[in-house]
Amino acid sequence: MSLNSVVESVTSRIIERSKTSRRRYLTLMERNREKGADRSRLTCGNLAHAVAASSAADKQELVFEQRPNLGIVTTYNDMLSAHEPYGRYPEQMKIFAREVGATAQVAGGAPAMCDGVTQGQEGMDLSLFSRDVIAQSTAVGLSHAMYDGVALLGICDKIVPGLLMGALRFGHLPGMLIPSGPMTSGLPNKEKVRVRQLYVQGKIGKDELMKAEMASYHSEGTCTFYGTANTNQMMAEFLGLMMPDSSFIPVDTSLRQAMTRASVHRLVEISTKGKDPRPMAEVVNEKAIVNAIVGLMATGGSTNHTIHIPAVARAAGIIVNWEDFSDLSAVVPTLCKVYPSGPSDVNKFNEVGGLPTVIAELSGAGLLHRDAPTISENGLDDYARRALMGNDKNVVYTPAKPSSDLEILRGAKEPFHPVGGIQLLQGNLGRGVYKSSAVADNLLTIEAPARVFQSQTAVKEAQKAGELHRDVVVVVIGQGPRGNGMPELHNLIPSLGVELDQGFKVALVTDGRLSGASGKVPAVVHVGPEAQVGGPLAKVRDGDIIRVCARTGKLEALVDEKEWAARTPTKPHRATAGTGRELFALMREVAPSAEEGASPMLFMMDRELEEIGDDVEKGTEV
Ligand SMILES: O=C(O)[C@H](O)[C@@H](O)[C@H](O)[C@H](O)COP(=O)(O)O
Repeated sequence: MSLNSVVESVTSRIIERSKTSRRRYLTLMERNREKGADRSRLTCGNLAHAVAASSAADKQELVFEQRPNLGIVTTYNDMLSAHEPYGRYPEQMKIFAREVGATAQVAGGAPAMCDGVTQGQEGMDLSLFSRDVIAQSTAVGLSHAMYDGVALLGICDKIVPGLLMGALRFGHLPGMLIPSGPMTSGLPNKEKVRVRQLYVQGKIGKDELMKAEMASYHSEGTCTFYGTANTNQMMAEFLGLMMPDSSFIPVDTSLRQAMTRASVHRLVEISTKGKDPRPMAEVVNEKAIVNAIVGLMATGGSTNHTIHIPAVARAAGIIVNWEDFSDLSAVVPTLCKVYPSGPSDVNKFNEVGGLPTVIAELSGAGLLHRDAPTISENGLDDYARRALMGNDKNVVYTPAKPSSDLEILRGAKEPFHPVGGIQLLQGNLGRGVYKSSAVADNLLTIEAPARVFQSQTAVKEAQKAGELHRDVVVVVIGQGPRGNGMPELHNLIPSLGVELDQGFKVALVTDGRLSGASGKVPAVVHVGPEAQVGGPLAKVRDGDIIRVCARTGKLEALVDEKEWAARTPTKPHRATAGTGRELFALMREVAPSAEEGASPMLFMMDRELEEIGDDVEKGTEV
């Protein structure tokens, strides 16, 4: 099957748009390779420091031999269930590396927030910017110039994008993400949400709610819904940066361990001193980025990836925008219904075919660049294979099979929807993204009077007071990157869900984010320009009729044009002090829009690189 013409033309325009920035990026990576972080350039003193704590055998290898040394960047902490298993990984990975004549060191650590823990709390305001902190921490670890390949240990929301953004600035090195797998299914996600709504309605007490929450979140491993963490895994496979079919092998199983071992062995092979070097800068190219967007649309992934993919791409000198997402969404069918888009979780999705089947279907329909480079030997086609445990306890692969359950996963010829799961909505209120895959057909158009809020707490109080017991478009402003750092507002979903279930037409419109776990409530998020910089959302007044229509792609205030033009934007109140939020003032000050990736770090980096221009030598050597 030849490549879909829209996929082809979107890719061409991304290549054209990114010409200068990508060239500069690749030149800089070439400079890194020739003059930058490399063990051969370290002095004896540098080296002695770096190996002082290594075992005697490793010392010999690291100082005198030409064997590959892997740098592990870990985001381990044992409060975050998905990352808890990483505590055991480095020691195991060192053993796996030695098996193939290599060494491994922990290059550094980076913080990992759990958005489940901070949801609805002040700490959530740090969440998006923690991605930049992670990227910078990754760079700090890798700056020690000891490494021939990079193993990135991270899973959850901001962590994978942050690790990639940091590692891509060391893109002369080969790199790989190594996941640790989902927890076993606990209380079904749909049931968890039902119990939460009962609590909001006062029908059950805190004890019963706590019981349900703990039955849902019950062990180590990644949360089982298809939220941001699991969309990260999908993205990493579609980018060709993870071992094929490594995303959803359950945590703490023998197959998971065999996969970690296979990942380390392959990373040694693709390392700069290995037999098949594959620098990250070459793997993450324009085609790989387009593949990741196609994967997002086909699976109905997290809206957070409309921010993360532009940011990761930008770290590799590639510029993508929401027009690209929208055009791809128009030709990529929705193949998956995984919670919050359907009742089943990622474990079930994996059982019925999982990502290998999705990739096989999309490739067969000409919707993926099969020639995009990957860390796996034979490119993207390798990702259309299922990983199994072989007799010798090594991972073996077999071709993906068609889905065994068409309620969860379908083929490209009989999709759930002919278009992708995320839509771009725009109009006189700006533009934002909308997760249509999770919304019932009869709610795709909502026209109702606005109620404007400046905080989640105010929305919840209004709901409690019965003020939202009607058709309403809840507009929450001041939640963008420059406002308060762009928190997720997922905590509003039980309250709004209660009103929706009573038959009211309810929608949410905000310049903030929603969790990848947010489902049935129609929501336009990341609306820009944000209210803090005078964007149109700041002009909405209580009672304005707002039209949110995913069928026509419209986001409008049905207000007389003259009256609209004459309105002064409201300046949102800023709650930015306390819980360390004041430390992030610098980031709020310069943060670019969500569509540009909302990374203050990359924004300032681009500004500086623009000044340096093509003369990388001059900019870094003088
Ligand atoms: O997927 C995401 O985008 C999240 O940030 C995710 O981490 C989620 O918000 C929490 O885990 C809460 O999950 P609940 O749906 O159980 O509240």
